[in-house]
Amino acid sequence: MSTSDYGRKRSIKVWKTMNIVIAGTGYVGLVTAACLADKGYSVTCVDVNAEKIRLLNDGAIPIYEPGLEPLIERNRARLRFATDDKEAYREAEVIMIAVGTPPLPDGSVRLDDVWEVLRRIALTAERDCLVAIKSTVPVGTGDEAARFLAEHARHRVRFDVVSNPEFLSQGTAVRDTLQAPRIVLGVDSDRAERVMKELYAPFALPYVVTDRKSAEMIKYAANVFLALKISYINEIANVCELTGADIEAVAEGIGMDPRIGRRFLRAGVGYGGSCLPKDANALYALAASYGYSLKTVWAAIDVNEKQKWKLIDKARSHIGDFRNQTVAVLGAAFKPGTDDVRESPALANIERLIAEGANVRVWDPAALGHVSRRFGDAVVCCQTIENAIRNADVCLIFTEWPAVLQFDLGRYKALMNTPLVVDGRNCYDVQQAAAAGLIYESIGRPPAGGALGVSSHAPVTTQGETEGGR
Ligand SMILES: NC(=O)c1ccc[n+]([C@@H]2O[C@H](COP(=O)([O-])OP(=O)(O)OC[C@H]3O[C@@H](n4cnc5c(N)ncnc54)[C@H](O)[C@@H]3O)[C@@H](O)[C@H]2O)c1
Ligand SMILES: O=c1ccn([C@@H]2O[C@H](COP(=O)(O)OP(=O)(O)O[C@H]3O[C@H](CO)[C@@H](O)[C@H](O)[C@H]3O)[C@@H](O)[C@H]2O)c(=O)[nH]1
Repeated sequence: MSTSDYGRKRSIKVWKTMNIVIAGTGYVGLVTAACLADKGYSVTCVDVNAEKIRLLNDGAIPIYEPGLEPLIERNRARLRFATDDKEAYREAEVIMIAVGTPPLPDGSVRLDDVWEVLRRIALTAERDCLVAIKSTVPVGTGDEAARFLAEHARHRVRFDVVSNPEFLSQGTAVRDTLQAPRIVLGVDSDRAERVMKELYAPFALPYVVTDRKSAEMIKYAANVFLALKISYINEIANVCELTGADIEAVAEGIGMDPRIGRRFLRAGVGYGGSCLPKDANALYALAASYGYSLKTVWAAIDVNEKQKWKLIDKARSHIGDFRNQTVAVLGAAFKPGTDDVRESPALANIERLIAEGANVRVWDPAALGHVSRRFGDAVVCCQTIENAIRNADVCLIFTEWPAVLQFDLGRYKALMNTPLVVDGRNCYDVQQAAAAGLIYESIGRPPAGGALGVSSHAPVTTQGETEGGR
């Protein structure tokens, strides 16, 4: 097996006829199905959630993901949505598992849905079949799945199990799938490698071919590296606040070093989403189950937990306590470009603000439905930024949606009771915010006109001289 090579376009005849089924029509399953259909495949998507399937069959898209709707629309003839997985699995040649693997309280993940799909495949499949696990699963799960299918197959069929982790990001999922930097294939047979390469040939992307355990570890190691990078820059931002350095300049300066890279160096209120927090905890728990303490990962998790309260802490230093204060929250989704609020720092903060007696007004262009389902009458959901900030005592920014980035700064001053804006994503230029009359706090940047403050280690300046300089 090669460790790395490039997919080549094969004859359309071969790949168009492959019978593909995807289990789970969430962010990963639906985007994968749409992209495969766009390459000419016919794909059956199965989900236990009958409402999702009904919506999809009615022409609606159950999630907000830019570019997904037109992709599904133009490939509708090649996409089938069903709840009857047995019928789908019976004749499938490739089954991709893309069901959820949510976190458990001890940091490990719940694999019930993955095992349920495997059980149903074992009972139903009537022809040789390749099972590709796209869900993020602990190292060793693919090997267990292969043993399980071999032992429990009801019919005389051969199963090949492949670990095929997914690396798409929400908000850019379609592009990430069509132009992925690599496709990781964890295989234990030449046949599995050949079928997967045939499947992905129309994408013409680089492959990393390895064993199943290494493929599973690549997924965790990649995500947790990103979590470490974010926690590191957030800690540097905290030290910038103490020393008077500017995190934006620092991130630019270190990011220009190609060994470090500019991406994932945006300081803020910490990472959220359904993956980075879950996967950092899961990798820590996995190592711990072998008696190994992953100290760097623990530190990243700990820093992230503290970072998410930064805005409330900063606001408190201006307004004291939140009782009866009107707080505008801009952004509920864990990042722009998605309606997903899983592990969003905004949600944890909204909960705390409500508990502390604040009147909370939330704006988000995609995730308000989740907010109102979660908090009901305890918050006011606003369709515009203006409505959220009108008469507010403080505005907290959690998500750098384009509408926030482009918002006229003068409107804060005009509409708020007190123009106190605490920005968790460094959306605005500090000098411009001050010029617009805002009391503006952000992450890791000195306020307009000078340093935030100096730590006890900094030299004290008197009449232009430095005492005890270093
Ligand atoms: N969301 C991402 O950006 C992303 C990216 C890469 C990897 N992942 C991983 O991919 C997996 C899926 O993530 P997601 O965000 O797409 O999840 P999701 O929760 O959006 O979707 C999972 C879907 O699986 C369905 N399902 C559950 N049990 C089923 C069964 N027995 N048969 C058929 N369908 C079933 C659910 O109803 C749901 O619609 C997770 O392991 C996640 O860690 C997610
Ligand atoms: O410089 C940065 C970059 C991101 N974030 C935050 O980190 C979180 C996660 O962002 P991102 O990684 O872009 O979103 P996800 O869609 O969760 O994607 C991650 O998780 C997926 C699921 O496993 C992987 O497939 C992707 O490769 C991986 O980037 C969000 O809250 C961001 O606001 C920062 O705070 N600073």
